Amino acid sequence: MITFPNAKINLGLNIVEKRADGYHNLETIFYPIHLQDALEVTRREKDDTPYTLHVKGTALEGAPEDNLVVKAYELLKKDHEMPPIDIHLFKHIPTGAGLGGGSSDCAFMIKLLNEKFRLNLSLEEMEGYAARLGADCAFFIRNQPVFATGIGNIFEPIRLSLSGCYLVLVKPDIFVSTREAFAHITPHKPEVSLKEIVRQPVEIWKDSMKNDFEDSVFLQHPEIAAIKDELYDLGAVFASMSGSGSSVYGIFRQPIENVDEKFGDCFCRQRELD
Ligand SMILES: C[C@](O)(CO)[C@H](O)COP(=O)(O)OP(=O)(O)OC[C@H]1O[C@@H](n2ccc(N)nc2=O)[C@H](O)[C@@H]1O
Ligand SMILES: Nc1ncnc2c1ncn2[C@@H]1O[C@H](COP(=O)(O)OP(=O)(O)OP(=O)(O)O)[C@@H](O)[C@H]1O
Repeated sequence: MITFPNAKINLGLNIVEKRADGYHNLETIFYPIHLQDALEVTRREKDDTPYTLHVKGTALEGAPEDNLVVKAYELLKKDHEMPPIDIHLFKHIPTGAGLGGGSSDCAFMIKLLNEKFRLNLSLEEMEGYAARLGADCAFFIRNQPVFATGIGNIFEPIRLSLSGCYLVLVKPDIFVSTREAFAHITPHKPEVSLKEIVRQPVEIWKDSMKNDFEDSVFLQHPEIAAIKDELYDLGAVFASMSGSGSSVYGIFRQPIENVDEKFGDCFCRQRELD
């Protein structure tokens, strides 16, 4: 069985308060985008090992047991009978990018195992398992635009469509540690709720929709700030860093010709938005 985990962007990201457990409560809008990995699971004939993991495409650090698709399998196996499996993962979503690539692979693995081995898990049960593996993971179970609070695992549906717009996504060769990015934040309540801002046309988001990570990340990596400026110079109606970075996206009303020539050797993709 094969599935295609997609990435997400954050439309606004406000870090509201630090929690006793060291995590932060935040307010953000998760928006799924058509940038995908590929994940295939087959039943392993031999029972010499519980799983094998084969990763192609963008190289990943860490041992197989650290991969979030393996963590998802091992977590479900604690409660459900499953045979040995072979896992093939093609990584296309850049890592350390603020795009939820690892989290998406994790959630799509849970959905794939549920279907393939008929575990009969509800959406809520799958969200519960996903939330135990990462703050961003639960969103990808339903994988619809949502207003998220808590650590990023409490969702309110929102009516938002960017259909007909074009997204330009640029990821420089800079790794931003999510943990470090949070350490530089002074939490605060936003003046205007993101739920109000997204009721307005995209053209007026620029002055009110903020990603609280930008100030500290841009100070440390001015090249990332320069990408956001370039996207506005190319005519973006709105541009922002996604998550804790390092990727930056611009929303355009028209597609940009030869956009990948504008950003040197950065990872650059243009997609029409749903
Ligand atoms: C910044 C976002 O990408 C916004 O979508 C997410 O909140 C990050 O989610 P994520 O990458 O899945 O984060 P995790 O891998 O769960 O956590 C990495 C580290 O980030 C910090 N972290 C993460 C999420 C959160 N709400 N508060 C935090 O303080 C914690 O130190 C945590 O150890
Ligand atoms: N399947 C996977 N794909 C990508 N990264 C993975 C995976 N499994 C574990 N990781 C680890 O998770 C870290 C974060 O990965 P990535 O940034 O793609 O995911 P994320 O944390 O969900 O996204 P974000 O960048 O929004 O925080 C990577 O540096 C990598 O070491």
